[in-house]
Amino acid sequence: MVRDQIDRIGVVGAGTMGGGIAQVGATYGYDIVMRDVEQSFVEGGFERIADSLERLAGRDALPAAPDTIRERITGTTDTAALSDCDVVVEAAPEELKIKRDVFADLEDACDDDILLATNTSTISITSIAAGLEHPERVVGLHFMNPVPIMEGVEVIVGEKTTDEAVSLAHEVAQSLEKTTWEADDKPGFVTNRILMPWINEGIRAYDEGVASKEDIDTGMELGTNVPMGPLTLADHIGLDICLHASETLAEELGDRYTPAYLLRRKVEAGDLGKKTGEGFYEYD
Ligand SMILES: NC(=O)c1ccc[n+]([C@@H]2O[C@H](COP(=O)([O-])OP(=O)(O)OC[C@H]3O[C@@H](n4cnc5c(N)ncnc54)[C@H](O)[C@@H]3O)[C@@H](O)[C@H]2O)c1
Repeated sequence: MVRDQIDRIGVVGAGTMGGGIAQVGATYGYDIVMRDVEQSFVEGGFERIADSLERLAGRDALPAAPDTIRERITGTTDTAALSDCDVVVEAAPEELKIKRDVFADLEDACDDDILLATNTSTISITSIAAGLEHPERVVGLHFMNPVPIMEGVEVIVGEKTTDEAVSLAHEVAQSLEKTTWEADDKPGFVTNRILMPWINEGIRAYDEGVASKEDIDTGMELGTNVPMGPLTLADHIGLDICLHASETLAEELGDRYTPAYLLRRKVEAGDLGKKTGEGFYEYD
C-alpha cells in the first residue's frame, strides 16, 4: 500500500536535479523538504532555485510569485526531517552505494506507505531497492534536465515495484504538469539507452574527421529535427556525466556502449562542457 494523498514531497539532494525537482514541486503547490549533506549545499540549491524562478517570472511562466513558491521549500541536512513527507524523490549522486545508503536511511525515517522514488539516469531500480524491507514502493522517477523546462518524466518499474506505486509515480509527475512514459528496469531505460550511443557516435564522427563539430551538430539538428546536435547536447549534460553513463551501460550491455575515446580524453583534461566553460565548445 502506498499513501495517495500527497501534500508534502521530500527531495534528497539539492544539486542540479534535486533543486529543480524541489522548485517544480513548490511551483505546483506542494510543501517541499529538500535535504543535502551540508548546509552550504542546501544554500547553493536555494540560490539556483531563486535564479531560475526569477528567469521564469520574467517570462511570465509562473503561477505564483517567486517568493511564494520559494517559501514552500524547507531546507535541511537532517534525514529525519523527511519523515512527514508523503513521497520522497532521491536525486543524490549517480553511485549505487550512495543511493543504497540513502534508501536505507529513508526506510528508517519514513512510514512504510511512503512512495520512495529515485531520479537515477542509469542505475537499476531493483539494485537500489535490494536489501530494503519494502522494495515494492521503490520506483524510478527520471526527471530531465533542466527540470523546470523539460516536459518529460520517465517512470521506471523495478522487479518488485507494485502497480500501485507505478500509478502513483505517474500521478505525482503529471500533477507537476509533466508528461510521463514507462520503462522496464533495463539498463539505460528508454532515454539513456538510445541517447548515449547517439552522443558517442557524434563524438567519434568528429574525432574521425567526418565533419567539423559545427557541421555534425547542424547536420543532426536540421537533418533529423532534434533541438541540439550531439556535441552541443553532450556539453550541456556534462561530459563527465555522459562518460559515467556510457561506462555503466557498457558494463551491462557490452561493447556497443564503449565511450568514445575523445569523450574520455576531454574528461581527463577537465573539460566537462558548459559547467567548466569548455567542452567541445567554449562558453563564457
Ligand atoms: N544532471 C543531469 O542532467 C541529470 C539528468 C537526469 C537524471 N540525473 C540524475 O539525478 C541524480 C542527481 O544528479 P545531479 O546532476 O543533480 O547531481 P549533483 O551533483 O548536481 O547533485 C547531487 C547532490 O546530492 C548531494 N548528496 C550527496 N550525497 C547525499 C546524501 N547522502 N544525501 C543527500 N544529498 C546528498 C550532493 O551534495 C549534491 O548536492 C543522479 O542520479 C543523476 O544521474 C541527472
